[in-house]
Amino acid sequence: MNAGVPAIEAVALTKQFGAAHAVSNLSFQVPAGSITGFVGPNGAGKTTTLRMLLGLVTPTAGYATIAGVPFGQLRQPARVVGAVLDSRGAHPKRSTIDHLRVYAAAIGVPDHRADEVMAMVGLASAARQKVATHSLGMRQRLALATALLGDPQILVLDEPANGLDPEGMAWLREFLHAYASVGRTVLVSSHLLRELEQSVTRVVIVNRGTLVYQGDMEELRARHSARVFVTSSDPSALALALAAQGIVDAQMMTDGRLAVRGAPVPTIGAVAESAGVTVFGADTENVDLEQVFLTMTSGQYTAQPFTAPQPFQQAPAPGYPPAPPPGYAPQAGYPTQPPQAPTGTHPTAGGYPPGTYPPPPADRPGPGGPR
Ligand SMILES: Nc1ncnc2c1ncn2[C@@H]1O[C@H](COP(=O)(O)OP(=O)(O)OP(=O)(O)O)[C@@H](O)[C@H]1O
Repeated sequence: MNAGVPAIEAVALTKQFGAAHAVSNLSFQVPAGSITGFVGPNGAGKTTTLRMLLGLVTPTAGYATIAGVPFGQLRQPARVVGAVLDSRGAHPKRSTIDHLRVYAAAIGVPDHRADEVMAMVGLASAARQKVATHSLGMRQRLALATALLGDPQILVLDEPANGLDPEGMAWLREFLHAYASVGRTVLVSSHLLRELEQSVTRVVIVNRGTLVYQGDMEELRARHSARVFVTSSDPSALALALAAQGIVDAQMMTDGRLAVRGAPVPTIGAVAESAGVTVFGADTENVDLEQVFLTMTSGQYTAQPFTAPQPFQQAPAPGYPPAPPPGYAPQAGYPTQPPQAPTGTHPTAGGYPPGTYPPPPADRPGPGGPR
């Protein structure tokens, strides 16, 4: 790959499925040699984007390059980029090794490469096992092995941790580090930042098909810098000295410590020293990156808190249900109002379109239903 050329680049990528905007004007870069996380909530457009990068979905607008050229122009794509988009693609009646040999032949690599990648992902002991009997974790490993057949420079992995147990996740982390340590590139998606936090050096965060953040993990942590709790000889003097340096977010805690945001420990130490304040201790708060991520991506699916259903007690809506005959005692639980549509900002917010109420459950007969 030419120096300076990003391993992967998306430029104003846009994809509409009918009226649905899956991806909107999304631009980001994956530098060569990085392990970049591609993170967003369910439905944020991650899979659609990865499929556009790999030429499997045609963008409505924009374009993407792999090693500097569109995927379709790669002369030996399997040697440049390996992808795991869906671990369910393997034929259930094939054995592990047969599956890999079929794919090895398809991309023109020798059979022994199938044995190599099988060992690399820890499936050698299951070589003769049929895919149908594989666990979800084994299928993920097999999909990864398939992607590695061409010994690619770039790996694109869509939610590879799905179905892996903690041991499998730790293994995957180590594998990705080893893979990238020789200058190769990984783009790996997840709907949980926490899942990737220890694996990736860089992150692209998307929400509703648009870019929310791209940059180094360290930068993300620094941006949402946690507080430093300072124990000192004179917290008030320290707060004043910090304010004089433009560090104004400092709060006195009930235990006498000063909680300072927006300055690292060495800076606080230097300010304290110049103000003649002795610092006895400084503890940095841990940044909860998952909380940062949730805040950045909030609103895609904002649900109302669950409340137990209430018995129907409201006055009947006009004409619903039809007035019972005189002397008729309504059954407990008989609905007196049309079902209430959900509120919130889920795509169905605003409720079911008129006339499309879901059918009432069998024990809640609606109008015209059994009595
Ligand atoms: N073939 C399609 N036809 C219509 N809509 C689609 C299609 N593929 C995706 N979408 C819609 O595009 C949006 C983005 O979907 P996508 O699968 O790319 O998101 P995602 O971030 O990968 O989500 P998840 O983590 O749940 O897989 C969703 O609203 C989805 O319903």
